This record gives sequence, C-alpha cells and structure tokens, in this order.
Amino acid sequence: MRSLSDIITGLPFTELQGSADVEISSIVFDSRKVVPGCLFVAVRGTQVDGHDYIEKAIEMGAVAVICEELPGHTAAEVDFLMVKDSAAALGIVSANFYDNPSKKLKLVGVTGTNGKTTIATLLYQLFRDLGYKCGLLSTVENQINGKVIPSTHTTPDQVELNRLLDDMVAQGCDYCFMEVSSHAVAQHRIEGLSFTGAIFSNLTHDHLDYHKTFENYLKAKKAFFDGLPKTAFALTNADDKNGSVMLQNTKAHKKTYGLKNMADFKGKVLENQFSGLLLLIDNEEVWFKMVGSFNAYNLLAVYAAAMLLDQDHAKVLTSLSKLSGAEGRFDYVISPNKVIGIVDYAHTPDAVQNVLSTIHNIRKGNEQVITVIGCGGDRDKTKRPVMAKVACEWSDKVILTSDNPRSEDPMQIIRDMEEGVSVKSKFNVASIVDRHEAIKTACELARPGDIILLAGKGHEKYQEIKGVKNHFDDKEELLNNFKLMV
Ligand SMILES: CC(=O)N[C@H]1[C@@H](OP(=O)(O)OP(=O)(O)OC[C@H]2O[C@@H](n3ccc(=O)[nH]c3=O)[C@H](O)[C@@H]2O)O[C@H](CO)[C@@H](O)[C@@H]1O[C@H](C)C(=O)N[C@@H](C)C(=O)N[C@H](CCC(=O)O)C(=O)O
Ligand SMILES: Nc1ncnc2c1ncn2[C@@H]1O[C@H](COP(=O)(O)OP(=O)(O)OP(=O)(O)O)[C@@H](O)[C@H]1O
Ligand SMILES: N[C@H](CCC[C@H](N)C(=O)O)C(=O)O
Ligand SMILES: [Mg+2]
Repeated sequence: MRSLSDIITGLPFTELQGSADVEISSIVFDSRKVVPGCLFVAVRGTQVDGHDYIEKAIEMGAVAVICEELPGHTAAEVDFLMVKDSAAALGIVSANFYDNPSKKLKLVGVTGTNGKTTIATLLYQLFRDLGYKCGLLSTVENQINGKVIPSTHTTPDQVELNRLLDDMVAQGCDYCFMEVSSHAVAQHRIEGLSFTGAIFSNLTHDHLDYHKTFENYLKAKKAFFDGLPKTAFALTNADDKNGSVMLQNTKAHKKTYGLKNMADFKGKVLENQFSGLLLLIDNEEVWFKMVGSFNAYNLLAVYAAAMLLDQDHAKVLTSLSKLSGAEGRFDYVISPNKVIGIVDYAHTPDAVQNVLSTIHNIRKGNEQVITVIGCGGDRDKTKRPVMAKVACEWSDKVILTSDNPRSEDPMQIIRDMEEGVSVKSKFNVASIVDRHEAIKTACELARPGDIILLAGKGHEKYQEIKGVKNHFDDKEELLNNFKLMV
C-alpha cells in the first residue's frame, strides 16, 4: 500500500483538502469500478464528465479524489486534490503508484497513422531474437516474454499501462516496445512515462472525427516528441512531409530514416515481390520476408532504432530478415486453383492505396484484382468515400461491405462509401452488406491467378454490430471458401 502523499510526488496541484496521509489501495477513474480504499480520479470524457460521479465513487468507498473542480458537497473524511488536468494527473499518479516502471526498462514508443503495430511488433520480435527479455503493447495484443495478454486499445489507459510495465519489470524485461496512438497522447495516457526513444512512421488521413482537423491530429503526434527527454532518441521518416515537424521542438537526439530524401539511415528497394523485399541497407543487400515498399519503411525504422539502441548491425540484419511482422498485415494464402487471397488491416485511404499499389506492382499482368472493403462505424466518416474511391481506382472489381458498423446503420456506411465511386467505376462495384456473403462472392468471381484483397479487419477476430462482438475472422472466411475452390 502507498499513501496519497507518496503517489502525488511531482504532481502540480492547486489545492489539497486533507492530510494526504491516507493509504491508497488502487487508482480508479471509472466510478463503476471503485473498490474500498481507492483513489478516484475524475476525468472529463467525450461522452460524460467523471466529475459527475465523484459522489457515487465516495459512496462505493473511494478515500481520496483528484479533480479539476470540487463537487458541491465534499465529505470531510475524504482527501480532495485539485489539479488543472485530471487526465495528466492520472498518468503521473499511476506511474508513481507502480514506482515508475518505465524508468526501470528501455521504453520505445511508435507513433504515426500507419505502421505502428508493424514497427513495434518487429522490434519486439527482433530484440527477443537478439536474446533480450521484452514487452510489447500493441493493437493486436500485449506480450511479456512471449506470454500474450489481450489488448483492448492500441495504447492502454494510464493505470493499465503502468501496471503492464510493472509486470514487465517484475519479469526482468530489458525493453518495452509500444504503440502511441494520437488518442493516447491527446488523453494523456502516456503522461509520466520515461521514454528511451520515439519513432514516427507517417501521417495521413484518419481520426478526424476525434481530432476535428488534420492540424490537431498532427499536434497530438508532435506533443509526444515535444515531451521526450534529452537522453532519448527521436527518429523520424525523412520522406514523410510531416516527418520534420516531429523534430521541431524536441530536446531528444534527432535522427532520420528514408528511402528517397537525405537521411541518417538510408535504404533502397532493389526488388519487391510476393515472396519479399530485397533492400539495400547500410551498403548491404538483404532479403526480407515482408512485402511492399511501405514495409521497406517499417523495416528501415526498425533497423535504425536497433542501431540507436546500440545493437550489432550484422546480427540485426540477419535476425530481421527472418521476421514476418504482425498478424493480419499483408497475410496471403493461395487456393488449390491458384487464386491469391490477401488479408490486410488497411483502414485508411493511404494504407488502402499502399497495399493495392503493391499488389499492382508485383502482379504479373492480366489477372483481376478484387477488393472487399468496408469502413468502421462511429469513426471518421470523411475517410469513407476516399477509401472507396482509392479501392476503385486500383482494383478491377470492388465489393463494398461492412467492417465494424458499431452503433451505426451498416447500409448508411456503405452509402457514404458509394459517394466516392465514380460513374465509370459503378459497373465494377457491388454493395453487399453481409461481410461473409461479400467474401464468398469475391471468391466466386475469382478465376485462377486472380488476387482477392480483404481490407480493413486484418487480425480482428470479431465484427462489432450494435455493441455485440460476433466472431468473425477474414482469414478463416477466406480459407473456408478456398477449400471449395478446386
Ligand atoms: C474516444 C475515446 O478515445 N474514448 C476513450 C475515453 O473515453 P471517453 O472520453 O469517451 O469517456 P467517457 O465515457 O466520456 O467517460 C468520462 C470519464 O467518466 C468516467 N465514468 C463514466 C461513466 C460512469 O458511470 N462513471 C464514470 O466514472 C469514465 O471512466 C471516464 O473516466 O477514455 C476511455 C478510458 O481511457 C477509453 O476507454 C475510451 O476509448 C474508447 C472505448 C475507444 O473506442 N477509443 C478508441 C477510439 C481509441 O482510443 N483508439 C486508439 C487507437 C486509434 C488508432 O488507430 O490510432 C487506441 O489507442 O486504442
Ligand atoms: N509504413 C507504412 N506506410 C503506409 N501504410 C502502411 C505502413 N505500414 C503498414 N501500412 C498499412 O497499414 C495497415 C495497418 O498497419 P499497422 O497495423 O502496422 O498500423 P497501425 O499504425 O498500428 O494502425 P492502428 O492505427 O490501427 O493501430 C497495414 O495493414 C498496411 O495496409
Ligand atoms: N476495422 C477497424 C479498423 C480500426 C482501427 C482502429 N485502430 C481505430 O480506428 O480505432 C474499424 O474501423 O473498425
Ligand atoms: Mg496499431
């Protein structure tokens, strides 16, 4: 147990009511999860204001409260600490509660619109192969030395994040590689953490529902770099038009990687095939299992980070050449009658374009590309017509379908996507709301040699419809259809 005064070390506050001697059993920011003896942190959210639940939290046994505004009625036996920003305070007290685990290992964060999971997973796999004990925090899953812990978010909340880091320290981890989403930066989920390094992949259209403008989205990513200490490295993509913005105000060591522009770590794509990539990195030609030039960026970022973490160049390239990255990213299978099926997590216009242009560049010539694609509900609506447009431009046939409709009407999401279909493309586009039927239809349309892309759901094992997560797995659907294709 720790006292309130222990866990508010380094936390700027405006007022304290109480002695702060009280012992804290845990930190909770959801009144529905309050347990006796806990500290309740009232956070303003997108749906409700946590301050409205302070009374409820005290009724349930909270012994201390951190808030931005005192409630009308304060209980004398409860300590109240007033702060400017409760979400940021939650980060600091959570780190203190677990005795700052991020200072006891080397924590590397990856941010950007696309490529975070791929880069973080490759780093985790690479460093384990080099003999280190490691942790991973990612969209697909969290892991500690090979043990899987399911993940609910790309970046966990402040409490969960520090609890997981503490577990990693207890299990002897030397490194943790984590994804840092823009939501996480904006919501202060990474406040109070000590980073050894930060990596930026790229910035393209996504999440405008949450950030409202591209400028705000950019600022959220940049805030991660602005907060790095001077001992850390800040590694950015020299070929991305916003890459240099990340380095503008950081105190960390500035480093760049790139395939086109001048960079500290330079690479070149020599060959790009379905079997992998031949890259020139630091004057060495190496084959990798990953497919597509966007993965050349991911591999180069990983190589550069490994060099900045003082690893041996030859060992890193040898190990990296064997790795295949995260589940559901350019994952391809071939049917008995030689139809190629690709499952990919492309859920932004840029990712869809990258995957389809990769397919375009490496296909032999006259085979059809059939794309099955949907867009998530309760997420950025403005990307829907753009994703459909890009899919049509780069495919011979497109089936518009459902992704995770969440609380929205799936037909309306498809109608939003249809806005992006040009008159010319209309004849090659069908809308099939049931994803299972959509995949089946794509398989029926395919002839030997054709390529089917299932975009948007990658590793996901569910489809979320009206608050219910039903089992759904794109790869499983593909394989079931492929079994019948002889
Ligand atoms: C839009 C968004 O990011 N929402 C996140 C946010 O919730 P919120 O602001 O909506 O919270 P709220 O419901 O308004 O509640 C406000 C506060 O009141 C508290 N409360 C609420 C009700 C109650 O009865 N009692 C109570 O105390 C809540 O615990 C909360 O502290 O804070 C919550 C706690 O950390 C998150 O779980 C939640 O993630 C939701 C589920 C979500 O879907 N987030 C996605 C968009 C997300 O974060 N995605 C990124 C990846 C994006 C990418 O692809 O790059 C991620 O990192 O996963
Ligand atoms: N460096 C890259 N540049 C552009 N597109 C990429 C890059 N890396 C991966 N992609 C595309 O983006 C998809 C998602 O990749 P990944 O899961 O690594 O990204 P992410 O940033 O973790 O996404 P999320 O925001 O959902 O966490 C891939 O399936 C691929 O289509
Ligand atoms: N198939 C997904 C991709 C979501 C990517 C996720 N990281 C987010 O935007 O929250 C969907 O839109 O439901
Ligand atoms: Mg991810």
